Amino acid sequence: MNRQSPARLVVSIGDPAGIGPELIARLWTLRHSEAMPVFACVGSASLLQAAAARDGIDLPVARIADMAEAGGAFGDALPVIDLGDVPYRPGKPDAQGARLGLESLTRAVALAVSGEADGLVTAPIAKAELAKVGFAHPGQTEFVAEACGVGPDDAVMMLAGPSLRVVPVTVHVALARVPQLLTADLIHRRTAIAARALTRDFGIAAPRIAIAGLNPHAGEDGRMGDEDRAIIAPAAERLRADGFDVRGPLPADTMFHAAARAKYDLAVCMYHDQALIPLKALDFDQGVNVTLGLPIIRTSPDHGTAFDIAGAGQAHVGPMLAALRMAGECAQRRRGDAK
Ligand SMILES: NC(=O)C1=CN([C@@H]2O[C@H](COP(=O)(O)OP(=O)(O)OC[C@H]3O[C@@H](n4cnc5c(N)ncnc54)[C@H](O)[C@@H]3O)[C@@H](O)[C@H]2O)C=CC1
Ligand SMILES: NCC(=O)COP(=O)(O)O
Repeated sequence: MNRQSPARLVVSIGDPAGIGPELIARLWTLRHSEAMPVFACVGSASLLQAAAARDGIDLPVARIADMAEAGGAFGDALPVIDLGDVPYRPGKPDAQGARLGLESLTRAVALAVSGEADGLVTAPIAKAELAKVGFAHPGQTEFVAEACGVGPDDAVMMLAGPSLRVVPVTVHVALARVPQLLTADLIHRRTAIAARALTRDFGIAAPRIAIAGLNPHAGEDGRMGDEDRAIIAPAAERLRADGFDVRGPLPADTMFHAAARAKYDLAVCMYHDQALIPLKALDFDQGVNVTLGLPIIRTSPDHGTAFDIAGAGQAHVGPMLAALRMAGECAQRRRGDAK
């Protein structure tokens, strides 16, 4: 591969009844006005065209056999690795669409793992719809990790926007299970992986990390729960001993205002909503979900399938554009390192 050429990314179509197809079409129309890497979509060419037409876009597609053809086609048409015709039914998820989403994800991941693509951007899937067609993973993160030969604890979800970066230590689990799942080892492991990835993929030489407590006021010396001092504090201490710039456990309610955010590069949070609520409140229109700790680059928008607005021309392209750009930048940084 020519290391000077722009990054070449593969995009999975997501759930075709969601906003993924219209956003992918819209992204391609922005290729000249917005700085973006070359990308190809794995999905249904006819469905992408139907979604685009609904959005007022006359979308030319170039059916390609492999990623090597993407760069040559991209200027004039959206390069598509075509998985066949599937009807476009916005807002109406069904098994046929879920199977297309799963096949697209599987093929796109394989292209990234083989190195034919420099990075992977996944459009949103609906976990419940995929589960109905046999998808056994909690989310795309774990699926991609397994395809890369990386254990689920070592693939770290980070949500990143212009105002904030957050890592949830526990992710898609019931809130009631969080205290049982939180261990000092898990917090240490995920924080260390995230810190190294911030250096490797984001160019932050010595990331400043804030670790949130679990309980109100970070437990207030055990009066409001013991996990903060019994589990989180020892993890933070070990991280500091390993040389990481770590503070915490901090009371979560006061660590997301502007002055507090200025003091760290990453907030490590104990559960999904502790991390994702501030991120989406601040940066919903530009938020990116990126998987750290993988041999490949993988990003996704922060939002989901948005079945309620699919096909209505209301979906903001910002998060998909940010996900594409971030994947391109991380891929370029890795290629630079590999020289
Ligand atoms: N990257 C991924 O694959 C993700 C997938 N999901 C999945 O998506 C499904 C739906 O999840 P929800 O909680 O309803 O979240 P959602 O993000 O799909 O929708 C929440 C609200 O935000 C709006 N919205 C979302 N994206 C938007 C955009 N680009 N522009 C304008 N408005 C937008 C929707 O219309 C809805 O009102 C679930 O099955 C979930 O598992 C959720 C988050 C990320
Ligand atoms: N809340 C983030 C989300 O649902 C994305 O999960 P994944 O499918 O990227 O693992």
